[in-house]
Amino acid sequence: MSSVPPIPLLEIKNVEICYSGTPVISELSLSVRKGEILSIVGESGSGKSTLINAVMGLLGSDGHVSKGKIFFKGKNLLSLSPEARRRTRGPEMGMVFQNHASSLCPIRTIGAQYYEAVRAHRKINRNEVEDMAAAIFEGMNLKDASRILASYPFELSGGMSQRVGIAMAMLLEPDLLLTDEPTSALDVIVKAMVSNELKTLRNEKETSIVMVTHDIGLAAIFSDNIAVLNKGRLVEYGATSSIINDPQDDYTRELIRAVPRIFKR
Ligand SMILES: Nc1ncnc2c1ncn2[C@@H]1O[C@H](COP(=O)(O)OP(=O)(O)OP(=O)(O)O)[C@@H](O)[C@H]1O
Repeated sequence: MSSVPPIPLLEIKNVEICYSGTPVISELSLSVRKGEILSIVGESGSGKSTLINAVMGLLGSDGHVSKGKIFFKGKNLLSLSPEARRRTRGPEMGMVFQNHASSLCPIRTIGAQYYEAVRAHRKINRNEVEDMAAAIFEGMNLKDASRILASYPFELSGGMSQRVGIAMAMLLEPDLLLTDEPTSALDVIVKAMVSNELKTLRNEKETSIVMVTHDIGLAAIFSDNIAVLNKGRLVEYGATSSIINDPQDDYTRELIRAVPRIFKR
């Protein structure tokens, strides 16, 4: 008897998403298995952020999933109460926003906010949380952990606060980590370090990661699968090697041609 494949951790089925009644995502289906890294690429306005905000339940008052289903661990998220959805955020599903600083409390230190976030989900003391944070910082080239932990968000540069945001999401060790342009404010070397740190998280904890990016070069080296969005539709979706080496869609070819230094096509 053949074994039944495990259900995907995340399964998006035939989804349409509207803002104020106008669709910006149509007929979109994809899935993410445990421990998989999926990159969602596409140009500005193609709907990448909308899609991951819909998974998180953070579309705002104008946004609405008007068709389809989003299953997480086999449960349709769209049928959960707002409270049940809120409970999934953090320990089960973490998100790193493009502008992470704006989601931190401006008048409390990074260390206090880390401790509170982790403590809300498990019994742990502040030193343990700060030690874990320092180890993650080190992997992302954030030096002087104690100074950062004692800082307020406004005291950090853009690149530092982006890494502080990634560390916050990693500390909670979610099953699924959604990241929106996680490395956009970082230079090339730090970008590589952050990508490696995220990969380590996947390798050690089997965290599934969905990364939204404009950068198909980063997607090529970082992900198992790539989904290409164009004007709210999925135009290409599959294993990274086949998308990069044998793109079927004109739009994907164009994206790949735009990074000739990496692919030398
Ligand atoms: N709150 C909103 N209200 C109305 N329309 C919105 C809202 N947020 C996004 N949109 C529209 O939805 C479409 C998809 O936007 P989205 O931000 O998801 O694209 P994106 O691919 O993430 O772009 P970028 O790479 O620039 O972040 C765009 O046409 C955008 O103008």
